[in-house]
Amino acid sequence: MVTLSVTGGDVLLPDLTTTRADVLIDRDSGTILEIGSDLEGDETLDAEGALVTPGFVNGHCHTPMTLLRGFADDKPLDHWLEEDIWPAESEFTAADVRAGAELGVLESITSGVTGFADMYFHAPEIAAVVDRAGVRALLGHGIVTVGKAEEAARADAEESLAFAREYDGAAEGRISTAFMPHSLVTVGAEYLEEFVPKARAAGLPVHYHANETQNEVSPIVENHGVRPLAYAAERGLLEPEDFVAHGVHVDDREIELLSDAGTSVIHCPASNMKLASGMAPVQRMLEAGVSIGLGTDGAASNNDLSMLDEARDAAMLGKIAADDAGAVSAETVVELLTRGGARALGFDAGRLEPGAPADLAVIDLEKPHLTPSHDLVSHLVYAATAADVRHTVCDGRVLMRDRDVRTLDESAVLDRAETAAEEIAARVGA
Ligand SMILES: CSC[C@H]1O[C@@H](n2cnc3c(O)ncnc32)[C@H](O)[C@@H]1O
Ligand SMILES: [Zn+2]
Repeated sequence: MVTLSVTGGDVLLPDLTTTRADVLIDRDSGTILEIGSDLEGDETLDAEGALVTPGFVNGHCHTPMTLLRGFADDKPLDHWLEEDIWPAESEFTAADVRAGAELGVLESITSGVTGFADMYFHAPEIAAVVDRAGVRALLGHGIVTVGKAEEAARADAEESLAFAREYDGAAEGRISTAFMPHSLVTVGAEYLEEFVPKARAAGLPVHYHANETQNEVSPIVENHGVRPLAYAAERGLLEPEDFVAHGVHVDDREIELLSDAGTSVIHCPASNMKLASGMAPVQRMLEAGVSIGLGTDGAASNNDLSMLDEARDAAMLGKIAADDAGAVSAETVVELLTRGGARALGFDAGRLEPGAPADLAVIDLEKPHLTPSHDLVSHLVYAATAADVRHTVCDGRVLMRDRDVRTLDESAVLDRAETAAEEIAARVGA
């Protein structure tokens, strides 16, 4: 057995208390062996003056959209997608998706993310990046059928199913998959009715955008006579293993449906603010027993992939939405950032204890904005930033040591992304 010891830090335990301890990891199995004093490993990672926390889980992302960061801002969702994003994405090649995914995964590792969910096209390219970079990911091919002829629409749904079947368990089990209709308004009912049972037969969860804007709710009510999540439940899209992105415009009955079904919601506060989509009723959903994780959404609507930013935004916006400074507390947000996201994605991670996957981030506390250290949970949510992440470990492997990413060549990734993004902008005539 080869071991790694993360030494001298304050370790964030599952009950959200911290203790000064070492974390001993079995690198072969990728799990935590012990948390305690004076634990020597074959290799050491210095956590003096730092907080050792479970790795952050980004529950909803489109990593290749890093290539469109700053490409189109300050528009609402429909206009942004239809006028700017979809025309640009229609120019993406498989190599572009790979370059964007490399950039997104690089940024994720540098900000302490050890696991994420991704919906995009050319998904095998993203899987290749995840495999190489050493992170954990739940991946899927996003389906859009509106505006397509039947043959092309069915091919898109078939591709989502085929990708999910083929890649589930890839990268030594670090990749899992889901069937991913883009949303309840961009995929026709006939395709959901035909393909969701096939996904279930393959044992796959389903992930989709739901109730993000009011413009997504009204057409379903008008055409089907029920609100979106009732429509989803009627078509078998609200199961305990499923997770929906956004969940902004949900009424009390839909919150009850989510809670009863055990379907998770991935709250994306930055994207919801930037696109002015609205404020998700996070505190009400939590009180109703809905399982919640956090997500950045794509870098073009955020505009970064830092989950620490997302945590701060979730706490701040949760209070405004509830008109209550006590709502969506720091403790609650840390749960969403780690365990909540892991639960939503079916990862057995998000906690530091013996037997758990060794997915963790080490946050440097010796910084002016993290001094004094009254409350490290408070610091994690309200004061820490991505730049404070010192090391990132996933599955027992050191992905970043002292801010040096070991699994990706940072300058080559930046060069490839810059070139790909310039060429896309030129092709689209921007
Ligand atoms: C078909 S692959 C995924 C698809 O989703 C688009 N997208 C990015 N951000 C959002 C969002 O906030 N709501 C809905 N769709 C979004 C992305 O551009 C891809 O085309
Ligand atoms: Zn999204």
